[in-house]
Amino acid sequence: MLEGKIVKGIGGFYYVKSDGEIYECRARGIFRKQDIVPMVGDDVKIRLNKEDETTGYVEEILERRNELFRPPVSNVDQAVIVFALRSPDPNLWLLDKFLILAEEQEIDIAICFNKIDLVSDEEKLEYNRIYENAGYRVLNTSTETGEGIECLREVLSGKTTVFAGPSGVGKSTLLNTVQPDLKLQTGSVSEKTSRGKHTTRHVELMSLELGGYVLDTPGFSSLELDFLTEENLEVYFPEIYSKSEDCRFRGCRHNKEPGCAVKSAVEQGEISEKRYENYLLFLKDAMERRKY
Ligand SMILES: Nc1nc2c(ncn2[C@@H]2O[C@H](COP(=O)(O)OP(=O)(O)OP(=O)(O)O)[C@@H](O)[C@H]2O)c(=O)[nH]1
Ligand SMILES: [Zn+2]
Repeated sequence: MLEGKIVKGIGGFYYVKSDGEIYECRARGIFRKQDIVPMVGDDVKIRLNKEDETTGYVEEILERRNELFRPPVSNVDQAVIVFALRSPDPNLWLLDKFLILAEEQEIDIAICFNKIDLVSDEEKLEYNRIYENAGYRVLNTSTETGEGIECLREVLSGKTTVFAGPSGVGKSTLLNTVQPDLKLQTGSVSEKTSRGKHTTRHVELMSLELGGYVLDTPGFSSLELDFLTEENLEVYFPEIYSKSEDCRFRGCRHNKEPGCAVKSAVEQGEISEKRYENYLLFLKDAMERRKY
């Protein structure tokens, strides 16, 4: 039997990559009986058909390290969350939402600020400071100047990565720069949709020459935040969570309570005001949801 990885699944067929070759496989009926559905990202053992050795059967699914639901993919190592520093301007509330969704999946996270060629160094450092202080690894890239591309390669190398971020921030351009033969379509949203790019979106892992895989998907953007509650919200903000042990009250929401260590950290400039403002917005949402 061959060992490989499911890189794509369409209509009951699983495309398994093994040693650089792709095999079109069906799943053994036994999986259905056990209520197991093979998924993209699964490491599997396959048996090839004698009459056609480009096809086969998935015989065994190796134990999954994790499972993401949206996008549906297993054995993910990390999320790289891409935001542009200009064009479009970064919406930090949306970035914090992506971070919450990635934190929820319990995978490593790196933030990639792209299009740094369009802003001053001061502005770039300002954004870096906010997110480095929050405990995140930050990369700065430009596909125009090539800055940071080597760092991005290192981050992606050997890992299975969900490459997420809003439309137009340069995800496809970055991946094409990392590996030109991917030939992903780039350009404005309207250009792409008129060429039908988004009409048949399925989950597919792209293999990198440097080793590793990248998931071609807009990421977690469609996911709702309905798992957030007043109580658990702080866990999704690493810098707020680590300060919260010093709050006077257990169960402090870091909102109007006296003796709140988070609020004093914001006043001292230890926690970014922007992050704290967004925390309060998500807190308000969670409280609203509770009412219904
Ligand atoms: N100035 C500058 N422009 C960039 C950079 N990276 C990408 N762009 C441009 O930004 C536009 C959008 O890039 P895409 O790679 O298509 O963006 P995307 O994130 O893949 O967008 P979707 O596929 O819609 O999610 C293109 O016109 C790119 O040429 C950069 O580093 N600097
Ligand atoms: Zn507090």
